[in-house]
Amino acid sequence: MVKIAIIGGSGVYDPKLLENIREEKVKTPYGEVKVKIGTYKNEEIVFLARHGEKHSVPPHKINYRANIWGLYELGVERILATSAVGSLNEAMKPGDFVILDQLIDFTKNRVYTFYDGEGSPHERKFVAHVDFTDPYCPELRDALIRAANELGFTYHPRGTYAAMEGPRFETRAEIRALKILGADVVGMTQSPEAILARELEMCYASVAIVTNYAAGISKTKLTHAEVVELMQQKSEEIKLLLMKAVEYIPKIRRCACKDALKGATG
Ligand SMILES: O=P(O)(O)O[C@H]1O[C@H](CO)[C@@H](O)[C@H]1O
Ligand SMILES: Nc1nc2[nH]cnc2c(=O)[nH]1
Repeated sequence: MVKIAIIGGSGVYDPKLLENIREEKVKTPYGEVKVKIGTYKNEEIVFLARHGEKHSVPPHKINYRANIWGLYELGVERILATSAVGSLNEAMKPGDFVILDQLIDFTKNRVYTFYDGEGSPHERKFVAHVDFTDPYCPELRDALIRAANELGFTYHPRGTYAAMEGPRFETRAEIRALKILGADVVGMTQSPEAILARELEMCYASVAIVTNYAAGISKTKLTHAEVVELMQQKSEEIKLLLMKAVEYIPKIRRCACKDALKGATG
């Protein structure tokens, strides 16, 4: 049973952070998932490339339910994810790390739950309304914060992520509106990924890496190439941060994530 997983977003496609890597295909009610499993300091870790190893899957077409269910099948309890984001907050500059603590979901055309009642393609045929007040696991957030602190990286211990449908980037007016609504950064993948992990009572946290200023704030045209380029520049730091954070993950789960379904099913 592998308890910890890393989901690599844009620019984070291979588990070079791990050793003794093997590939596994996991069958799920939502389709098959391909993961890599390796070790770090004798700890087994699953690595999942969110967009596929060649970034062939755009954010609005990712099979989030298969991905999260697949990690659950492997026994994963703790998920650390990376997210490349645009910044709306002048204090959060390109290259900065943001340990997300909140999200606002503006996606439109995704599938957000495992609990479709009778229609569920698995044995969990109930209705569930989980609490999502705090979308990210406090214990994993603390591990990421401690790691960033110890490594001396420029980081922000909190940040609100606006999840947009994409795959286009935002308009100037959308970024103006998101700023009024209190978003700090903007991306396209935290929803439904975070809620699906919570629905399976898995701990989830994401370290956002600011790759650009958002539309209307950036002085230059937004490009995916710029996003991947900056992520590649930061790949060493991202690897160090994730591996140091793994060392700080408590062995015993004391967070509410593990009881997310209690009271949620009526
Ligand atoms: O969130 P990750 O997977 O890092 O990807 C980010 O990078 C892409 C835009 O360049 C979008 O998919 C956005 O969500
Ligand atoms: N939606 C969105 N996602 C991003 N990922 C990296 N930069 C951006 C951005 O400006 N907008």
